[in-house]
Amino acid sequence: MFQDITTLLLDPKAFKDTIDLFVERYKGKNISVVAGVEARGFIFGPPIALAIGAKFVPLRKPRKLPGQVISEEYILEYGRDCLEMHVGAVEPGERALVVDDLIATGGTLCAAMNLLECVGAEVVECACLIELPELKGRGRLKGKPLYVLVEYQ
Ligand SMILES: O=P(O)(O)OC[C@H]1O[C@H](OP(=O)(O)OP(=O)(O)O)[C@H](O)[C@@H]1O
Ligand SMILES: Nc1ncnc2[nH]cnc12
Repeated sequence: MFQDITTLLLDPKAFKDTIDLFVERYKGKNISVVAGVEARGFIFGPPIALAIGAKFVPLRKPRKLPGQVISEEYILEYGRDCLEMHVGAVEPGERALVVDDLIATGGTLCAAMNLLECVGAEVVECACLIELPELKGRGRLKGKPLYVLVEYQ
């Protein structure tokens, strides 16, 4: 069952309420980086970053970023993929929030956290709209907290 967030985007009030829930949780927490996972983390990450006064750092699929990158491979339900982050986008010691639309097996968020930790950032939390708890992805997040709005059973 594909969990599709595009219908939420058609409803401006629901979309704004969704962003506001994250903003309420993260404002004032001294977060300087919101890292969004391609592709759907690019929809929710930037408005959260703007509202809490953080920079937005895109974590992209391979060969999309023009500058020097670090890369992290991960396993999907079917196959492998890789995320990349620009070198220099995040400084050691920065406090980071990772944003995506959904956690399934947790492989994607784990790779995102590895990129941030590789450059010395502190991952404060991961935030998603939807969790598929049956896939136990939460357990792959290296003990870091995960905040979700909806658990899909
Ligand atoms: O927890 P996981 O098992 O790693 O799966 C979650 C990831 O899967 C989806 O992206 P997808 O890989 O389909 O990429 P896309 O958004 O670019 O289509 C979703 O947006 C998450 O990023
Ligand atoms: N069931 C699902 N729905 C949407 N995106 C996904 N990514 C991994 N599993 C997914």
